[in-house]
Amino acid sequence: MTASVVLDSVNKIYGARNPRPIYAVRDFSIEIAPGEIVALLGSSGCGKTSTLRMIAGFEEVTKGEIRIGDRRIDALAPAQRRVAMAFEGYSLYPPLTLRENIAFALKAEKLDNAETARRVEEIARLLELGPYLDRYPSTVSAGQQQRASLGRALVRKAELYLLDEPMGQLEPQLRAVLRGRLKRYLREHGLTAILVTHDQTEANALADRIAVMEGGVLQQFASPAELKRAPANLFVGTFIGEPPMNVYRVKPTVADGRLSLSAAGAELFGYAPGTVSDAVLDRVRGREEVIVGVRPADVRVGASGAPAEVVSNQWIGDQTHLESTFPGGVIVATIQDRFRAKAGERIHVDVPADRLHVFSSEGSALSHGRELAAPRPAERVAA
Ligand SMILES: Nc1ncnc2c1ncn2[C@@H]1O[C@H](COP(=O)(O)OP(=O)(O)OP(=O)(O)O)[C@@H](O)[C@H]1O
Repeated sequence: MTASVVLDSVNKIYGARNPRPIYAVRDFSIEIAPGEIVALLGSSGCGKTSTLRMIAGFEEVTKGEIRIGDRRIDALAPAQRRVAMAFEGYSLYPPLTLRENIAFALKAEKLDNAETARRVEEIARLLELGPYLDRYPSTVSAGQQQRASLGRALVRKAELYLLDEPMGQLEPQLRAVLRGRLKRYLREHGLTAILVTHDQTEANALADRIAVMEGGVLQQFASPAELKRAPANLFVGTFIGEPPMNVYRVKPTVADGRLSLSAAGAELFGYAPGTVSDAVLDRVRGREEVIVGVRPADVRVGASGAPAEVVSNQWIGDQTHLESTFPGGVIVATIQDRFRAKAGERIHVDVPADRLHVFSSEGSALSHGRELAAPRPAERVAA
């Protein structure tokens, strides 16, 4: 029932023979394990829908290979691929009720009426569609149509489920509930699924691994936690996480084991000898410039660190969003408690060494968080 999926150097060029072809997907390669839930995440136009449509068979693969289990599928007709897809644009049959639309997807399985009815009811319960099953698509809301489209995909038996922005039209509360149920359903049935979304909350909540895309190119394929802990490059670092990572171009100076990160002659962050590992000092030593990334939750506001001035301070019900200026420019901090400081007030900001992300001046990752901190004495001995 479940299958692995391989995309091997998949490319999509629209209008390859036109004077200005559009390179939508470039050498995209991933391997998905049976039963794994993967999200394709990226901003509008990054190529995620083209990728999904190539897997479904609605777009031709310009170059590359797609395999489900041990079958190569990229040259097969959509119906032969054993793939079920829920469309962002719903594509329900207008003359059929939602119940008939969902049941229609089961036609090929040649089930008896009772089993068809049972499967439709099960999916309708999962997606809270019960009360609308006997209505026509034109008489229900966009969110209800979207859920019916999702139901039509999930009710089928397939080797792979493709979900294109499956919850885009739902209100936040229902979205959160259905996300949980959808994940449980996919898990319980051991289904392999690829989901397209531009919403990182959705990707984080549903996916085992996320493929972050930009400009048709895969930037990183990793678990939600790994994307946060060790972004492969500056794009992933700033794209993942809310509010976004603070970013500064700095000059690193290493003197007597002390690391100083400065901009325009002023020190933004300084680390005493022994607080940064030798490996990291070696990686930054001698570079004219590196880029440091600091997540807002990792900024410490207190008595030590760089001098800063509060620009705005907002309590958003469960945390404080504090925006300040300091020698690096603007720094945004999130603080779990209520932090009382008015605009114009002077504070200090600091970032522990084990929270800093360092990228080369071209944006590739040099080191992250924990590896920045020096090993503790016991670990040194063990090493
Ligand atoms: N049928 C098409 N013909 C020509 N260009 C296309 C076609 N479909 C998509 N494109 C282009 O290919 C690129 C990738 O589009 P795609 O729809 O795959 O991105 P996306 O990440 O899914 O965006 P969105 O979230 O807005 O749907 C874009 O530049 C888009 O304009």
